[in-house]
Amino acid sequence: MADLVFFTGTMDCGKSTLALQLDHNARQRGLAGRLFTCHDRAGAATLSSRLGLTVPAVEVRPHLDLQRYVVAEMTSGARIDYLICDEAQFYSGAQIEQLGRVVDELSVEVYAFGILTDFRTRLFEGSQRLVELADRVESLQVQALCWCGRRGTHNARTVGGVMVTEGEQVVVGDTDDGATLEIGYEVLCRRHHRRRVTAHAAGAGSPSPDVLPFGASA
Ligand SMILES: Nc1ncnc2c1ncn2[C@@H]1O[C@H](COP(=O)(O)OP(=O)(O)O)[C@@H](O)[C@H]1O
Ligand SMILES: Cc1cn([C@H]2C[C@H](O)[C@@H](COP(=O)(O)O)O2)c(=O)[nH]c1=O
Repeated sequence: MADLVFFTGTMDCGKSTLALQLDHNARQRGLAGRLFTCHDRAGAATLSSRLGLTVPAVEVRPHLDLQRYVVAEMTSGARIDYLICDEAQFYSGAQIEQLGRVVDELSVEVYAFGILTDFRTRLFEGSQRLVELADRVESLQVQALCWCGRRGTHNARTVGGVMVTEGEQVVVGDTDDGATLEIGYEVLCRRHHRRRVTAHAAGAGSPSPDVLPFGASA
């Protein structure tokens, strides 16, 4: 029986890398899959990992019906054993429901990857529907760390290294860009997210035992 599996974690914890590994291993065993993505940092119709691998993928645009796409492919004679769906937080709730039908009606495995919450700690629509519908939700083993050394659990949006709490929900960006570019992201522990203490604000370059436990100011 096929499953709908949601692999989730913060930004920069290895989701896209795992997506590409699962695809590679399945193809090596003769299985046939399709890759989907949405608003990847590397550009449209691209699935990229920070480890350097970039492969073509179908861009999930707002009106793409994922179930009809798979049915059309199969009807034209293509074999599809699995789907890899990266950046699934950006898919609509309806598109996640289509993925559920792909699993149940077409017996195709679906592996979805995405962050759960936005820079304001609110669930993305696609992630919420995945948590509601998935057969399994798996948290990635590799954890991004907060500057203080604790487990990073929340995605902060930064402008010049300073955390912001206003803005559009979707702004494509990277975790390296915080101090240099206009908008970037930084993974923080809940406490530092709540207090809006980024590495820049704390004057911290890298995790140090000196900053643990949390002091009164941070
Ligand atoms: N130079 C590097 N050497 C080893 N691992 C790296 C390097 N750069 C990035 N990584 C790994 O890649 C992970 C990010 O992978 P990626 O798949 O792009 O994350 P995600 O899709 O979750 O945002 C980091 O957590 C880190 O483990
Ligand atoms: C928190 C947050 C993130 N985003 C964007 C930034 C990146 O382009 C992706 C996440 O990609 P990753 O492979 O998991 O690093 O999401 C956003 O648009 N809004 C947010 O609040």
